Amino acid sequence: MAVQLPIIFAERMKGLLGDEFEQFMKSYEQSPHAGLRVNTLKISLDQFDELAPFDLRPIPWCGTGFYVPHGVKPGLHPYYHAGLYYIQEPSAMAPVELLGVQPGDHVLDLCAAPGGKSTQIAAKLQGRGVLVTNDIHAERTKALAKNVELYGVRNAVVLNESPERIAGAFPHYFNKVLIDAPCSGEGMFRKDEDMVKSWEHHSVEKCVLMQRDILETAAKLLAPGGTIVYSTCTFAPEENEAMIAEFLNLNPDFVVKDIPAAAGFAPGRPDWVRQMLPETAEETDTVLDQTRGTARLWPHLLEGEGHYVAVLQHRSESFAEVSSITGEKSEIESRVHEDQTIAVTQPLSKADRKRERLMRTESRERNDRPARGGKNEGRVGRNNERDTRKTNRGKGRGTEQVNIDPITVYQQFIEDHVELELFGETVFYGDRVYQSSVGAARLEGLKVIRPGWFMGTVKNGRFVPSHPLACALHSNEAKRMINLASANGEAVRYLKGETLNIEEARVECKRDAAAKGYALVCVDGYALGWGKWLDGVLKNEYPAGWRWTSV
Ligand SMILES: C[S@@+](CC[C@H](N)C(=O)[O-])C[C@H]1O[C@@H](n2cnc3c(N)ncnc32)[C@H](O)[C@@H]1O
Repeated sequence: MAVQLPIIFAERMKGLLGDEFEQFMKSYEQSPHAGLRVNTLKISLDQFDELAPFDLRPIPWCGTGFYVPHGVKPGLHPYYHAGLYYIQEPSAMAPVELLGVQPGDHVLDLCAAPGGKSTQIAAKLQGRGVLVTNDIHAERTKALAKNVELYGVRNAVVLNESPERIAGAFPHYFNKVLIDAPCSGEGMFRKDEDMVKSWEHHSVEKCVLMQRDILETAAKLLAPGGTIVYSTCTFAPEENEAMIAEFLNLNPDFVVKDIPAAAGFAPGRPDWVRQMLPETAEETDTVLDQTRGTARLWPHLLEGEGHYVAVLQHRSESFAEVSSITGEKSEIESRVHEDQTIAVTQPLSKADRKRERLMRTESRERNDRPARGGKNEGRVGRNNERDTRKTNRGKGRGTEQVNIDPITVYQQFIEDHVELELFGETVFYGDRVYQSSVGAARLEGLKVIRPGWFMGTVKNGRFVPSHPLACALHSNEAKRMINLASANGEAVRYLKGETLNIEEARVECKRDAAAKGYALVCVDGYALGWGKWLDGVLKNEYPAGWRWTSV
């Protein structure tokens, strides 16, 4: 049955669309299109093509996006739990494609929860550069952090902050900023009927106020020559072309980069703003024409829901044309990125690691500041009282008092269990260890949900690896690996939290590793989580809160 649209909305759209209105209304009689995006951080498109359990049809504007046939439930497959794909509405894939992210970029996703676009950005970064992903609503950052972890993102920082406070800590730091703005959601009426109900609460006027603030702050976060992509999932011109024109008017060093009218994208409608806002200031009127180069995604013109996208380019540098949907960079931009990458995420050599270990130990001794509010917040370094701990080193040797440097414990585990070049800065928040692509100093005073890739916890002189560490590993990076098949139900049993009997011959060990101990558990070669193998039994380390609950 077709969606019941709010009368005021339908009347407004009739006035705007004129002859096209009938076709627009017909689109509400069709089911919404479902899509998934292959997570190329974990699997290549060719590999996915070989093992895809469903028929997939490409989405024209996203190279890694595919339509999912009606009735197929991609969330009910172990590959979903391995983070091999993200289930995403097809039109929602367009903004990140237009941001033109390249490995090494510094990218900010300002309004990010639950993280669809952040995981798309992360796949484009391929582990290089920085992704800061933020949402102002604390509750929503839980899903954001979980998605960042499930999809194996190593170089992300997750924040729960206001854009203003982020601008204080990261002034002009990012060369790409995504604003997937809170909006009145008119483009989602077909997909989610609750959006119809909540439409009145998210009035256009309220949304405009939020969007104006967020856009203005984004300019303070952007590096010279950088790009902002602004997107909404609404049709209201006040939240789209009018918002962009107002921004251009106040920020003359930005221009709209034209989005090619390919793949069913329709041009922006400055004429609607002129019609609706006859009192538009003269200055705004002169920049309004640029908004023709923004894009509208209409449910009656392409296979997707309603969206709006604008690419705003800061013009202090020579920059590339947004010449294709995927975007290309100028030589200047490339050089800037390479330099930034070296400064931020250069892998540590053995000598560097030793130096860092010494520095961290010193900093721990100096640094005994209390954590600042918020359960996930913390500090770099650890309480001195915890540095001296008791360990029982083997039977018969008794209990001895030894100093165990948590960094050493951590690095020893990494050396014994994985083949990995650690990047960025090792950061301790309480007893939790992270590898951070931005480092702790810059995050001081912010509400940090994840300062980086969560590696594990140092407890009683032992390192307990985290689930996110396993999620982001490739099977060839683990020294001990157990592969389960998706076809015979074994992987689902693991995901349900069951203990499995696994004979020793199935524990794939590298070089000097023995079968006993932490093993990376995979489905058809792709990481699911940890297990602890001993004498033919695989103890399940899959987190209870993540378990497969469907029958
Ligand atoms: C359209 S949703 C984002 C969807 C997300 N980009 C994705 O692809 O999964 C907009 C988000 O903006 C957040 N938000 C609202 N006001 C904000 C603000 N002032 N600063 C940052 N985030 C905000 C909301 O909590 C909401 O999660």
